[in-house]
Amino acid sequence: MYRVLICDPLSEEGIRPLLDAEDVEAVMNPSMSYEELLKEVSSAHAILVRSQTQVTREVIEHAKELKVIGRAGVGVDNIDLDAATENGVVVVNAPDGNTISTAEHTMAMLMSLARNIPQAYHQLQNKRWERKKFVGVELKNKTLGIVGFGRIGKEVAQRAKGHRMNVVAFDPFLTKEKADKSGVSHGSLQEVLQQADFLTVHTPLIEETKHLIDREAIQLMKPGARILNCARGGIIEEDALYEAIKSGKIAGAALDVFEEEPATEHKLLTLPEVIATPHLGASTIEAQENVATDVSYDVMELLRGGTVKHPVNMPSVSPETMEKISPYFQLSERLGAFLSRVVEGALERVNVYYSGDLLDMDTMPLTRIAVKGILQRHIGDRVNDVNAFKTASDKGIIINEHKSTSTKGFTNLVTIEIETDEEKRSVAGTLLNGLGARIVQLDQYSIDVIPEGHLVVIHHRDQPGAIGRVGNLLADHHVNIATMQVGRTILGGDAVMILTIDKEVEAVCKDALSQVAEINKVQCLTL
Ligand SMILES: NC(=O)c1ccc[n+]([C@@H]2O[C@H](COP(=O)([O-])OP(=O)(O)OC[C@H]3O[C@@H](n4cnc5c(N)ncnc54)[C@H](O)[C@@H]3O)[C@@H](O)[C@H]2O)c1
Ligand SMILES: O=C(O)CC[C@@H](O)C(=O)O
Repeated sequence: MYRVLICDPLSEEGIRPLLDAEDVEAVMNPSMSYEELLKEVSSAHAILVRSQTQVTREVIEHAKELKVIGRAGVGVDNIDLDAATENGVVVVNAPDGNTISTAEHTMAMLMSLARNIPQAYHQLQNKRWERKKFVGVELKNKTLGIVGFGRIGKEVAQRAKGHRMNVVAFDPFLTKEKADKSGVSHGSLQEVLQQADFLTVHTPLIEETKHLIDREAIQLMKPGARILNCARGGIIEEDALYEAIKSGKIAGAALDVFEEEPATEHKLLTLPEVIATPHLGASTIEAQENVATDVSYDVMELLRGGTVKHPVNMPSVSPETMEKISPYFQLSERLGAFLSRVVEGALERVNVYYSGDLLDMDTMPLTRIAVKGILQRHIGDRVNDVNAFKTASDKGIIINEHKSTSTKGFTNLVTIEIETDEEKRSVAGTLLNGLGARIVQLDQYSIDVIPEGHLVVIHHRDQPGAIGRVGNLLADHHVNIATMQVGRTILGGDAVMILTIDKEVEAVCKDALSQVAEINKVQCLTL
């Protein structure tokens, strides 16, 4: 008998097959406190949640029988994925079921924002017949800027076009060609910010999107523009939004999500220009039924040893293959992560080449892990080695694996090449016996870099003094250099400098480096 805890309110209709299953004992408590959860979880085989319940490391470590955590929805930011993976607990989600509801909610917020509907209704409730105060704006011919053109972003675009809005979108995976196919304009983040009368964000909340819309970004927007967030609190910097509305730069905002939820006392809610809902994007009968059905199907499949449709963290390599290739896992993932952070433009194609000792091995799992490393920059923990290929193909990215006889003198070599709509870049790495992973080539430059920690990649002209100026500038900003590698092909030509440093480089230091005469480009990343 499998003991399944249902911790958040889930559609009973959707989970009916699970409730009726003879091999399941369901414990339903939609408002389970954290303390109750810690107690109940000790004998549970599965937990089902929405976004409310925090499945922390402590919860997972208390759950000695736990096999699976089911998230009825998309975002898995309320689940400690590392702890789940470390403890062999599979996390499954339901990424498709609430797309339409959330897109429709965004449109409802867009229209309410344009026409001040919540504010006017509130006045009427207070017996005030105000008409002058609530003059709105039309949507027709206005520009909707969409940041994050995934499932929900695309659905919002279609609906906005129905209102005869101009739609301009930015997504790291959106090429001009794909944008044309969807009937929207393609822009950089800066262009989207500059053109939008209404800006809506539909990205996950990951390191790269945290405060993506900050003071600087808002500064680029048109005076009187309006902002919507029906994705995740934290993508828009709340203090910056508050100040921008107070100053009149931004005319209003519609928020379904907040950095900390529940958010009943939030200062943004004191502004009459702000309309808000308590994280209701997915709260429709249909969406709740869809996500509950999808997630309970996967949970039951997993408990009974079947195949799941939406794994978030499940390892997928057989023990035999694992033994041979596991030493290369970290190398492949780090090479992918490194290259994805230095390449510019929207990803179109990934080629992975294996040579030397890797020629005779089943390297597909390594390619999957490399692709995961590449996609994680923009997708976060929702991409894993199980769904990496599917995620790439959903985004129209072509993945190819090749075996090559060119080892460049190394006993094993993994080379990843990325083509975007702007450039083609490559990185190669090897596993040195007893010394671990090394990056040995970036594009045409030979180097020797450990792919971990904080890195600074500088493209510069090979001229006397360039290295010294970088060292001095980093010292001025109290950044200690651990290692430095310089690669060049001809004396006095283009060169690359890769530094490993002891702490993250702040924006002001990066700007100062970019201004050094010999330097063309500075990229800072953490692996
Ligand atoms: N309000 C709600 O109740 C509710 C309901 C469902 C989903 N959501 C949230 O909505 C968001 C989008 O969900 P989805 O199903 O469309 O996800 P998705 O994965 O289909 O799309 C997200 C898109 O964001 C893009 N992206 C990543 N980093 C970016 C960046 N720096 N700039 C621009 N784009 C970037 C990705 O490439 C991807 O295409 C998620 O945060 C999800 O948790 C909220
Ligand atoms: O459970 C909910 O209602 C929110 C779900 C939503 O935020 C998601 O990420 O799927």
